[in-house]
Amino acid sequence: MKIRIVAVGKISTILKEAQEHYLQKLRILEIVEVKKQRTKEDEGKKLLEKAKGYIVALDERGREMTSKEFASFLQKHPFITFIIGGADGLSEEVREKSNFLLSLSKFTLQHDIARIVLLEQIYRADQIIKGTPYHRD
Ligand SMILES: C[S@@+](CC[C@H](N)C(=O)[O-])C[C@H]1O[C@@H](n2cnc3c(N)ncnc32)[C@H](O)[C@@H]1O
Repeated sequence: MKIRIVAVGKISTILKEAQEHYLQKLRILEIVEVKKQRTKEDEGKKLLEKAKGYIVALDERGREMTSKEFASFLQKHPFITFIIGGADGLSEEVREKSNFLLSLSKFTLQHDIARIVLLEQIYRADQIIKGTPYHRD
């Protein structure tokens, strides 16, 4: 299983440490950052250029799932790319070209916060797959 996160811009200083924490634990994961563009349509094209394999766009209007469902979902796809929109959100083209729209909750999250929530859920899913006590329910 290989996972790529494609996002707009560098993560803010206050969240960088959290990102590093999960990157060190998840060797199966890489983050590709594209430069902020003038419009979200241009940004969408740059994000899609970096997407590979099964494409999941993060969108509060997408489908929610439990952490266990997310773990099974990850296991089904050998290469998965998660796309996170910038401050203006995702273009229609990204929504149309993605295989799946995933919601992390009904809240609108700042895009760097969405990145950290996604990282923790990927780590949690990895622990569920490995059967460690990290996830208890
Ligand atoms: C600040 S939000 C964009 C809000 C924008 N007004 C919209 O309607 O899409 C930036 C990005 O963070 C991600 N995001 C924010 N909240 C989310 C949520 N609840 N579930 C999934 N992704 C979310 C999405 O990729 C979104 O494009």
